[in-house]
Amino acid sequence: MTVSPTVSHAPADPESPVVLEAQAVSKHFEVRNTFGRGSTIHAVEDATLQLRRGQIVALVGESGSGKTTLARLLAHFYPVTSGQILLDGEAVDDGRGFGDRAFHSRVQLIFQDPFGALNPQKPVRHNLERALKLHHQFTDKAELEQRVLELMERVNLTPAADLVDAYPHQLSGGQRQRLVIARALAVDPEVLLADEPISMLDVSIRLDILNLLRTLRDEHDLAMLYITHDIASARYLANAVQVMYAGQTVEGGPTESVIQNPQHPYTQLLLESSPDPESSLDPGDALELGEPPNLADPPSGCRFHPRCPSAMDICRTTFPARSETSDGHWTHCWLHLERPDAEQKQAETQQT
Ligand SMILES: Nc1ncnc2c1ncn2[C@@H]1O[C@H](COP(=O)(O)OP(=O)(O)OP(=O)(O)O)[C@@H](O)[C@H]1O
Repeated sequence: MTVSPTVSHAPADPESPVVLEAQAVSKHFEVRNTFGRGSTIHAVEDATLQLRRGQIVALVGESGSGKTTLARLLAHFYPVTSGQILLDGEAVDDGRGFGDRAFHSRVQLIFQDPFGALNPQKPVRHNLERALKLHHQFTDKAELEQRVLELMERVNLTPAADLVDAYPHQLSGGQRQRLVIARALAVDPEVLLADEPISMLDVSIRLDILNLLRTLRDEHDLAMLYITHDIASARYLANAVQVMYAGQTVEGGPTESVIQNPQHPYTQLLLESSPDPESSLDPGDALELGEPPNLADPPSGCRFHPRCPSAMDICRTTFPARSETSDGHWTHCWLHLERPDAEQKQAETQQT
């Protein structure tokens, strides 16, 4: 996308309370091919992510790296294979069943395709009234109408009085995404999980939607997850960035720290291959990321090792623990850890 290269996000605030958290979660999908042969897709492996009040975390990584799956686990969309999801520090118990209304009145998920998320047969009014009535009691029709118009104003879906009777197909792409965001806000959530909310929109209106998300974060102290392939928009919007590769979270921390000083070889490759308006790199020089691994049979150890220019023996067998490289900036990489003796000696010999 073409956003202004100006970095306008606030710095990450590590003191802000954590609202929603994925703690060492994994998700494996059992699938069958057309010949009936079964396999297991290791979509997310041991991933941890924290969403803090009034902060936006951008989750970045190439296609198929598990970003949507992690967001859906956070949204209690389907059960975790292992690990847990915590809301205000309390484990969200999968045994209570999905669609738990109390949970979804606090955590809302926005998908990338606004059309698919709306009822196309019904006008804006109906789409919003339905969401409002799910979580609030209204005795007075006028009060409900007032709330619908207020929601539309909050997301700049205006003039509200004119658009309230429009059908989704009569709205522009940007207006439809505003409607989807308004519907998510109808329940007064504390957490918004936005899965590529601008990727299907015209380049000209992407910045408006990012600015809307930022205003909502600031005015309502929302904790937000922003999933994107686009580093420039992550840099524009997010307080913190977290990077996923093939289902594993490999690096995270304050946005500028991660982007200016990436620690993991995958993050370095991802940044070098992304067009950055501030970079001196010619777009023609952009690096190829290569092929991501098959998650039905992922590489052992660090899943990036087959593509990593610095891979060592231990990377092939053991996923590294998390190490903090600077304030709040962490990575899972053996280059930043003490290796077992023999490995360390071998690496030192190779360097001399
Ligand atoms: N319901 C499912 N059943 C089986 N496999 C799935 C399911 N959902 C996701 N996967 C697989 O899990 C892996 C991660 O997919 P996911 O959609 O989470 O990645 P992503 O990073 O969000 O990709 P993209 O950026 O393209 O949306 C992929 O290999 C995908 O095919």
